[in-house]
This record gives sequence, C-alpha cells and structure tokens, in this order.
Amino acid sequence: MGIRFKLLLTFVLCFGLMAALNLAQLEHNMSASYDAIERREMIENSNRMLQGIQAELLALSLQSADWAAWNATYEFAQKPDPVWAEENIGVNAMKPVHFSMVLVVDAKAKLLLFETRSASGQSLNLPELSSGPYFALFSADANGGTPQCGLMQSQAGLMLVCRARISRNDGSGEFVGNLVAGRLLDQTLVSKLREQTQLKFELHEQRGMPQGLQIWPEPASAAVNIGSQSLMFAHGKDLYHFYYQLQDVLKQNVGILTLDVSRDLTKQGNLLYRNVAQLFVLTALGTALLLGFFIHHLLIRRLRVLTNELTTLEQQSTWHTRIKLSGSDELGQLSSGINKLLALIEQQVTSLKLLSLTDPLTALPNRREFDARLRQEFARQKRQRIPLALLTIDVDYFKFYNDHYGHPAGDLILKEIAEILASAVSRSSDLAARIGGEEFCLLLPDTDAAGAVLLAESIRSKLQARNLPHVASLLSDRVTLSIGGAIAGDESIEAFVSRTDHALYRAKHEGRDRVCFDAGATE
Ligand SMILES: Nc1nc2c(ncn2[C@@H]2O[C@H](COP(=O)(O)OP(=O)(O)OP(=O)(O)O)[C@@H](O)[C@H]2O)c(=O)[nH]1
Repeated sequence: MGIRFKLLLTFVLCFGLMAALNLAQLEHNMSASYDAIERREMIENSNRMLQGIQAELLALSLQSADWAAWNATYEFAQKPDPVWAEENIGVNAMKPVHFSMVLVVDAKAKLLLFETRSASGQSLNLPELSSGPYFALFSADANGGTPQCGLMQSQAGLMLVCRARISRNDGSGEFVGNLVAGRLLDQTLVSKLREQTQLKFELHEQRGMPQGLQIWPEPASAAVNIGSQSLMFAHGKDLYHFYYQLQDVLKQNVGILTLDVSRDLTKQGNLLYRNVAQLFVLTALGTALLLGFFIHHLLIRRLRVLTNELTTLEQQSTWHTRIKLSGSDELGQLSSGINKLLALIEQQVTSLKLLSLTDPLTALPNRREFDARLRQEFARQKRQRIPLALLTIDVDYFKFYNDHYGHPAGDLILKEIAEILASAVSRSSDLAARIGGEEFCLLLPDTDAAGAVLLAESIRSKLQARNLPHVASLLSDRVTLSIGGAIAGDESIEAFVSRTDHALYRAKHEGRDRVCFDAGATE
C-alpha cells in the first residue's frame, strides 16, 4: 500500500470521524431544541383549543347569570307567568343569545319552564333533561351566585350548560329556584371555534379513548370543568395526534376532542439536518481529496522522483551522478544531503581506487594497475599494429644491499630508482610501475626495440650518474640494474611477458648491469 493511499485513507477516516461526531452532536442538539419548541407549540395549541370552548362556556355563564339575577325572573320563579317568560327568557329571547335550551326550576324542583331551540329555530326533543341525574343537579340549590357550568350529553348532542341561582338584581333573595341555560356544541359552534383558534380539531361523541396513547407530560389546566386534566397523544413521523377526554357535569365521559398537529418544525429540522449532513460529508471528502492532491504534489511526486533517482544510482553503481530534486524545503534539504554524501563517496572511492592502484613506497602505479594497462596496450597493439615495448628492471644484488645497509636504506634506493624511471618516461602513454619487491617495469606503447633499448640504457646511465654506493655488490661498488626487454609480437600476453623475463634472466646470467633485449617475436 503506497504512502499516498495510506494518507488518503487517514484523511478520509479522520474527516469522516470528525463529520460523524459533529453530525451526532448536531442531531442531538437539534432534536432537543426542536422537541422543546414543538412541545411548547403543542401546549399552546391544545390550550387554545380548550380555551375556545372555555370562552364559549364563559359567555354562556355570563348570559345565564344575567337572566337569573333579574327581579322579573325572581318573581317568575315564585309566580310563573308563561306570557312574560315566552317574551323574556323563552324561545323568543333565546335566538339573539344563541341559547339551545333554557330551563327554570323552582325551589321545590318543579319544572317551571323548559324551552329548546335548534340553530334552525326548531324545538329539540330533550326528554332526559326534565328528569334524571341532570335534572337533579339542575334543581339542587347551588348556594352561590356564580353559575356552575360544564358539558352535558343530550339526545341532540353535546351541550354546554350553565346553572345559575335565581336572585334579585342585587343578588339578594332566598332560594326560589335555578335557571339553566344550554348551548349545543354542534358542528356550527365547532366550525366557529376552529375558525377562531385556527386549529383543525374534531369533536367525537364516542366515550372511550383509542388504545396505546401516551399521556402528554404537561397538564391541560385550562379545561378543568369540561374534561380530564391530561392530554393524551400518539405521534407519527410527521404528525402529533392529540386526544382530550370530555367529561360532563356528572364527571362522565361524553366525548373526545382530537387535534392533529403537523410536525413541520421537525420536518424542516430533519431536512436541514440532511442538508448539513450532506454538506459535511462533501466538505470532508473534498478536504480529504484536496489535501491528498496537495500532498501528492508537494510530497509523494517528489518522493517518487527521489526514489527513482536513487534506484537508477543503485542500478548503475555510479557515484558521480547527482539527485536532481530542487527546493529549499525538507525534501530539497534531503536531496542536497544525499548529493553531499554522494560527493563524499565519490571522493573516497576515487582515492581508494588510486590507493589500490599505487605502490605506497614509490608512489608508482603498482602491479594491479600495470596488469590492467598491459592488457589494454597489448590489445591496442594488436588492433592498431603499432609496436609495444616492455622493459623489466631488477636491482643487482639487492639482497646484499639490504643485508649490508639495512632495509630502510634499501627502501631509499628503491625510491631513487622509481624517480629515475618516472623521469625517464616522457610520453603520457608510457607507464613506469613497481611490480614486485625490487622489480620495476616500463610499458612503452608505440616504441620499437631500438627506442626501448635506448631508454633502458639511459636509465642505467642516470643511475650511474647518481653514483649510489653498494659495497656489498659482487659486481661493482655502486648500485646497478639489470634490464630485460621485448617487443610484443603475435603471441599471448603471458608469452610476451615471459620473453621479457627471459631477457632479464639473460642479463643477470650474462653478468648483470646490462640490457638484454628479445626482439624475437617481432614480425
Ligand atoms: N629494502 C627493501 N628490500 C626489498 C623490498 N622488496 C624486496 N626487497 C628485497 O630485495 C631482495 C631481492 O633479492 P633477490 O631476489 O635474491 O635478488 P638480488 O639480491 O637482487 O640478486 P639478483 O637479483 O640476482 O642480482 C630481497 O632481499 C628482498 O628482501 C622492499 O620493498 N624494500
């Protein structure tokens, strides 16, 4: 797995995790605040719905209290006058105040007046109100001036009803009876209330509540005299279904109010959340890709260049090549560091190479260098048909010199001879080398036998001129050299070198301090 993929994976994971955490936090906060706002709105709505009915009940209460606290009504309760009643509290007076029912009962629970009126002006058939538990409640002395109101179940439907104690205008007078006023809670009234409250609630006359409802946490305090204190609810994905149990003045279940409230806020919140989530995911992905792009250009691409150049270096095993990665940042510094290291290695390799090809005592090329050059020049001689001469030079009785003067003095002699050989060769293609203890070689390309002999003799002369004493020599009291030489012919290198060795052997054998040349193989 490449570093680019790893980085990209890391970014995606990090940003993904970050987005997920933020989204979870956002969702938690959002749903908590939306829930709170929605709950407040629900309470307001349900209270508004109940307050609408309460307001109707209050209007009914005021009107019935008005009719009950009237001297004429007080007199009627003691001495009923049907003509007066018809005009003032009877069916004719009911229309303007939207009463559906007026009932007057005296102190002895005798029904004095019972008028009903539908919205269309017809009378209603309400036999259950002139006897039974409702009538018992209507005829009891309430012992108070404030009318008692609530709901009532009748054959014509649910009815708002208020019972008021009949009194004089100033509220005085003994108990002479009650006046009960009612108003049908029919669809006309429900529609009016729906319009007023701007809430689409429904009135159902069924008594039982559906199964599986939950109790709404806040009590419905506005409606203590028309129903239970609690609201029930069920909630769907987009809607809250509210249920309110209506109870009559006898505390019996008589109907249900339902209200469906759309969860617009939650819907909008969910939409907003989805949008934000999409934005988060896109931003996280976009940022990861952008970072990946920049990292690729700033890092990965350049790292690849560096790796490729290092691979090439390794494959070619060359130290003179340099990394071509520029820049002053960390990668640029790394590349310049590698280049410095390469320069150091190159320098070390060059000097090691030089050391491995140089004789440490005389600073002349050693046997390894000589062998390499010999192979090179021998091949060239074969190719170009140009003469190649080889001289092998050996110090005479050098063992005795060492024995007599000591090894360090012998080293000095070897250095002197090396100087002479180095100064004797004038062409850049000539090579003077120390190939063994006191044995030297001169490789002379493009030199014939005569030239080689001449050079050998000049070396001997130069040594003579230095006049280096060698009292232990069996030949002379000075240091002398024996030189064997040969010109390369159509033969192997070994044969060529062997001929030179034989020439040297001959020089030794014939008395030393001389040059013997073998030109035998030349054509
Ligand atoms: N001082 C010194 N002596 C060396 C070095 N290398 C080889 N020798 C000595 O050179 C001597 C070579 O001796 P031999 O091969 O017997 O030959 P020689 O005494 O020169 O006799 P001929 O070659 O027959 O004239 C030995 O004593 C080696 O120890 C060196 O680097 N320094």
